[in-house]
Amino acid sequence: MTDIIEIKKKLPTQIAVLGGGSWATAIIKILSENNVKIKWWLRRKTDVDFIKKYNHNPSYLTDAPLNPRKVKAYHKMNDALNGVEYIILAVPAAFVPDALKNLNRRHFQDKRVVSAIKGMIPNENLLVTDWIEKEFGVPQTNLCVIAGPCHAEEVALEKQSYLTIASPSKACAEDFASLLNCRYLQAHAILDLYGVEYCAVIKNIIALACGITHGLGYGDNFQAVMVSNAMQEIHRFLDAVYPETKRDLHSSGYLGDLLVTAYSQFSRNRTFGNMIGRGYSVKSAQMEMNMVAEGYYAVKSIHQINERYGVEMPIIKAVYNILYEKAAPTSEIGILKDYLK
Ligand SMILES: NC(=O)C1=CN([C@@H]2O[C@H](COP(=O)(O)OP(=O)(O)OC[C@H]3O[C@@H](n4cnc5c(N)ncnc54)[C@H](O)[C@@H]3O)[C@@H](O)[C@H]2O)C=CC1
Ligand SMILES: O=C(CO)COP(=O)(O)O
Repeated sequence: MTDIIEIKKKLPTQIAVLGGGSWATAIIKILSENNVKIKWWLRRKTDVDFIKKYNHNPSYLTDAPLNPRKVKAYHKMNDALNGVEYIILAVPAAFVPDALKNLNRRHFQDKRVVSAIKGMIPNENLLVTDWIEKEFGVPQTNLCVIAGPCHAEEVALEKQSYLTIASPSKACAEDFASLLNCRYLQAHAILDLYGVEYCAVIKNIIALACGITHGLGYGDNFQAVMVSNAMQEIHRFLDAVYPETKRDLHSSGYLGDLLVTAYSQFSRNRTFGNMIGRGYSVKSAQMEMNMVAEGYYAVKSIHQINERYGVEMPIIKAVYNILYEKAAPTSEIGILKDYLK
């Protein structure tokens, strides 16, 4: 079993949250209700002005009220980063390099960086924490990720939820997890940063596959077999790329994360896949959604990384072929149908 760290402390602190989507909004709701002061950076000035006036996000989780004494919105990232102890990244991975292009090492010095992102930096094919370490020199001991099965929409409704905070530093994971625990949410800390992060990236691709098969008319029986096979696929990939003997893939930070995305009505990736299965082009599916399906970008990165490792990943291959090689969903899933057991 991966070491689970007991959470004891609760620290008053000031945190910057970068990103204006659903997950940023949900995280801000939790932290601000726990008395943490939030400096919130959003890309659009109109959104910043709206939040200052009406104290809720105009575009995502619009019903979640935000306490203006705890949450201040900023349009200039520099201002949002001033004097904070933690920086939480909640911009979809594909847009991270552009969003952070004006920052330098000084902005990250002596700060802990928490990635709430479940995606990979395209082209460089790096996990977000790897990229932050490379670009800004943040030591691994100051890095952690928020993982686990948790949709922003259910946090907004205060439905009982769980999160996994992963960092190679016990103190970093434990301190940040302690800031999240509340009436409707439990966070626990583990040490397997890269394992959790890779799993979170790959499960989005699997959810896309679930959506595609649903859109094609396959039923729950097929999906259950595909998700079981997907877990084996994730296992093989992690063993090849980042082996760790203590990892427990059955725990909620891994299997739970896959299940919620594969089955939930709220899943962006499943919704996107469903449109592809029903015959939408990638462009039209993206235009239809006001949200970002990370799996679309991630499948290219994972496919390219796996060219080095040669792990057997038929589900990833099928999704890659459909989204990037213009392969017909019916024939790709047909090939998969004969493989699965
Ligand atoms: N929504 C959720 O329940 C959860 C989301 N996450 C992760 O959180 C990260 C952020 O996703 P969500 O908050 O769900 O986003 P979302 O799908 O709710 O909203 C899309 C976000 O992308 C931003 N965006 C769109 N086009 C952009 C561009 N060209 N440049 C910069 N930003 C752009 C929008 O401003 C908005 O913040 C993702 O990595 C996602 O996987 C992780 C766990 C749960
Ligand atoms: O990672 C997530 C929930 O854990 C969000 O991604 P989806 O919206 O595709 O499920």
